[in-house]
Amino acid sequence: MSTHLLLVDDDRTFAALAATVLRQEGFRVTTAHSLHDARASLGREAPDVVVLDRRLPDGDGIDFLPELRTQFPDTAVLLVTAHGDIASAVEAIKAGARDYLSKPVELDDLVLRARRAAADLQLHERLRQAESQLEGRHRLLRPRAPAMAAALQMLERIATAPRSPVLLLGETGVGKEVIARHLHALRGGQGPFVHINCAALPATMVESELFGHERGAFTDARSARRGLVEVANGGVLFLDEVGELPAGLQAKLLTFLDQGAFRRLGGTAELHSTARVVAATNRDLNREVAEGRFREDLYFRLSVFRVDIPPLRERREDVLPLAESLVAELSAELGRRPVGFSPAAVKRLERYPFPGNVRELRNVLERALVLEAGPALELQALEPRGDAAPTAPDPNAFVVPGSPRPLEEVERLYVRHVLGLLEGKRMEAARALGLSYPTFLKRLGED
Ligand SMILES: Nc1ncnc2c1ncn2[C@@H]1O[C@H](COP(=O)(O)OP(=O)(O)OP(=O)(O)O)[C@@H](O)[C@H]1O
Repeated sequence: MSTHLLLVDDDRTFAALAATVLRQEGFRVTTAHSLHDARASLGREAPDVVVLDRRLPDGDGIDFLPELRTQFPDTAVLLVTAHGDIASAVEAIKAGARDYLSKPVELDDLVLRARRAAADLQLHERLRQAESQLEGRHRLLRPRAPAMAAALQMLERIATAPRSPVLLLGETGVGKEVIARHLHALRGGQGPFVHINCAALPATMVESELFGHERGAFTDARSARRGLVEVANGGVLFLDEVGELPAGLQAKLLTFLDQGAFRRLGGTAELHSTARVVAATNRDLNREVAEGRFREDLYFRLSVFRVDIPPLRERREDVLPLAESLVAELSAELGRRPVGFSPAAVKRLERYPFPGNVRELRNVLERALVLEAGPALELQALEPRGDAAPTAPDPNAFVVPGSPRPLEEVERLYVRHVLGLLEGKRMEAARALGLSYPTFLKRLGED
């Protein structure tokens, strides 16, 4: 369906001319010459885009904006301001206009901006559809916290750039994978979403997983196999823990990022893929570069579009909404009736630092839903150590027996404690602690 554009301008000659040009460009145009006319038109049909002059015979367009935004929150408004009136342009954007045009309005500029607004609307519509198709587990809650909202805004701006890689930085469990999937949805869910965790595979296997291999490339390669770079063609390739990528492969990845070209292991043919690479790490890549473990050129290439995802403790406003939505989702999974939080639990959620971020929040809630039978969750596990002593010993509390002890031993005890909390799942424990698997084993005293 064509985009419906309402043009509100009291200059009838200009309005008629602009309407003709916009119609030639495929827009369905209605014109109005006053706020009164505009209201009447809005009563008949909702527009997708409104081009609104500020100086109208019966008022200022900018004063009409709030009314328009309340009634039609999805409509994009382009405000027309006086020539060189930057203050008014800023005011317009603050009041919720999508964009502004200054007088005298160039018709080409008008068409371009109207098209851009229409494309944005279509993108949002596709996003809404794609989001509703995503599994609940990967649904991203609209953040309230400004730091997270800024990260998402950045993501939205870069989502449609065709090939530039994106680097997601943030502690373990902050939602890097969720965000990578969100980017895929922002691209209309085109093509597959392919996830590879560079830390979970032995270095020797990462190359063939990523780039594929030809028959006979190595002892076990009985048949040729496509790599994930090929599989993700047209979609998104999520390279988790990119900081763990072996040095030799870093160069190969850089070539792929620059040229979209690669060779399978043991192959000679140059292959191509349009996969958009989203790389993530919880390591300090600056330090990895300084210490010679990560190629500087690859770091620069990846950081062109870099999104920093703040830890949960720096977006407190989001803790409670996230907790509520996770409880709803988990209760459905566990077949339990939805429950709320006791006032004490809300206080605990508000104060707890969440070193394991959203993953830890999710785990705590899942555990509570299984173990707590009451009408509201208490979340005792979040009680800071040494605070109002719990009546029964807290099974989650980490207590070092008979201190003082050497630091390494305390570390080992803590690593074991976390492993116990996660029911012996080693990979998960390593992730929750933000350690690579080999480091985890070392701390555990098993390497
Ligand atoms: N904004 C969010 N809304 C809902 N769930 C979230 C959100 N952020 C994270 N989660 C949940 O928290 C858990 C961890 O998220 P995710 O795996 O994306 O983190 P990560 O940053 O990729 O972690 P790691 O660095 O350890 O790989 C998942 O269960 C995910 O569903």
